[in-house]
This record gives sequence, C-alpha cells and structure tokens, in this order.
Amino acid sequence: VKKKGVKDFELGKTLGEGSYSTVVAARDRTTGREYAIKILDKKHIIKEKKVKYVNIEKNTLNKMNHPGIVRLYFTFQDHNSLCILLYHAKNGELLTFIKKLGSFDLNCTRYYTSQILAAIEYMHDQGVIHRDLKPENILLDEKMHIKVTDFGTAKILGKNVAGETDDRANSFVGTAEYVSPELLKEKAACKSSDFWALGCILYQLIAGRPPFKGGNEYMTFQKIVHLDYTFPEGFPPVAKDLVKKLLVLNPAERLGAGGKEGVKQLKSHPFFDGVRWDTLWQQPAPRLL
Ligand SMILES: NC(=O)Nc1ccc2c(c1)=C(Cc1cc(-c3cccc(C(=O)NCCN4CCCCC4)c3)c[nH]1)C(=O)N=2
Repeated sequence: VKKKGVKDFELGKTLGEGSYSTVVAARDRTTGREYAIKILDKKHIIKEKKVKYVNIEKNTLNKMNHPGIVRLYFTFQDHNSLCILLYHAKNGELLTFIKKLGSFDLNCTRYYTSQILAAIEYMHDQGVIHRDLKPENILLDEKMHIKVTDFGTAKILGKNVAGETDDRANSFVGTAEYVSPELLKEKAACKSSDFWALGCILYQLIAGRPPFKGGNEYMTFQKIVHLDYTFPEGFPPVAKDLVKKLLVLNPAERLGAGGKEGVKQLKSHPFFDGVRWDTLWQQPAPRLL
C-alpha cells in the first residue's frame, strides 16, 4: 500500500502552534476523513536538538489505545517536514471553554475531572508520565468528551542501567502554572506529578484561573514551592478538600500516589461520589452552563 503524503490531504485552518510544531486541520482527499496534522520543520528540530521529543511523542502515542487520549494514525515526511497524523478534536481545547464560561459548575467539573483522571490512570498503567498536563492539552471531541494530547514531553518509565525500575524522569519540562514542586526542586517528575497537575486543573475549572500564577515564571515557581495559594469565596468544600489533598508538596503523600491502591483511594474521594467509572466514555457530557 502506497504510504500517504501531505499531497493526499487538503489542509485547513491552523489548530495550534507550538515552539517546534504547527497543528493543521487536514481532510483526506480520498476518504474525506478529517485529521489534525502536526507538522515539524526538520531543520528546526535538528538544530534545536528536539528530535528526541518527536520520537517520545511517537513512541508514547503508539503505545496508547484509550478513548481519553488522542490517537496517532501514522507519520510521514517530505524533504523539509515530519508530519504526525493525529485525531482531530472538533471542539478544540478545554482552556477555550474555561475562558468562555469563566468557570464550570460542580457537576461539569466532576465529569471532566473524572475523564482526565481516567486518562491519567491509563497512561500510568502504560508506564507513561505526561508531565505537561494543562487545559490547553485537554481537547474536546464532537461529543464533548476529552482527549489528552501533546506527549512530546512525556516520559516512558522503564528499567534504568542497573536494571531497577526507574520511577523518576530526569529532565526539566512542563508549563510554569502546572509544574510540580518536585520537578522544580529535584528536576525529577514521577507519576504523582500528573496528580499535582490534576489538582491545578480541578482548581482552575471552578475558580476560572490556575492556583499558582505570579507576575513571571520565577514568581509562579516561588508560589508553587511555598504552596502559596488561596481558594476564592464559594469554592465547593468537597472540591476544596480534594484540591488540598492533590496540591501536597511531598509527591509520596499526594492523593493518588502509591500505585494502583493510591489511584483507588483518589477515585474514592467524596468529590467523585456518583461517578460511574465503568461507563464514563459512554455517558453523554453534561451541558456546559
Ligand atoms: N501539541 C499538540 O499535540 N497539539 C494537538 C495535537 C492533536 C490535535 C490538536 C492539537 C487539536 C487542536 C484543535 C484545535 C481546535 C480548534 C481551534 C480553534 C477553534 C476551534 C473551534 O472553534 N471549534 C468549534 C467549537 N468552538 C469551541 C469553543 C467555543 C465555540 C465553539 C477548534 C480543534 N482541535 C486537534 O484537534 N488534534
């Protein structure tokens, strides 16, 4: 079967711009199917030594098959570009809806936080830490179900040279407002770092802004390592309790830490009361009010 190239697609609007990539809507000229093509400039990624991030994205996404994670169909390249064919989520980024609505009610917050947690649980089971979870990387499909994207800074946990399972990933990544204290202090992320980001996203869904936001990155980092944040008036107590148990400086003491048992405890928090985890992806999304 002849491998498809960029000429087989009719390119549409730009869906996103990263420092090393542009994501463009694309329609397959033969099937009419819509995709998102992530286009990376070869010269640029080689010059900026980012080739490893492209391989990380390909290797992590190729390992995943989950309704809450964006699908990678295939990759192709021409003289100048590397192209990654990905799922097109019609409703774009969760961040757009947070900005548009200001904040989500408790029912919508619970629904979206549950879907994000289910996707995190799955990727951790595959030995993958995302490390850059944030509302820009949580996409919404036409059913308003989530699809986590951007695994370019993910980490596949495996055996280190001594043959022990390494559960820490050593390289600085992440976006200031959502980066965990252990990544700032020890430059080492772990699965629990994704639960820190979940706490930041949960807070933001209700408050309409992230918990840690300084005038610049350094000020934001200071707020994080000193756990310097407050809840706005009217923040629902059950959500406040969960945020406090996720935004814990010591990753080992964070709710969700400690493998499958930890995730079980997290999913049993009263905030998730009433969530049907087994049919989550079949349930219609609540109307965003
Ligand atoms: N870094 C990455 O890997 N980025 C990626 C990867 C894959 C991917 C990706 C990003 C996508 C981003 C995306 C962006 C958009 C989008 C951008 C701009 C506008 C809209 C849009 O308005 N959609 C219609 C629905 N709107 C939503 C907001 C309220 C009004 C109605 C969607 C749709 N999908 C995508 O669909 N698939």
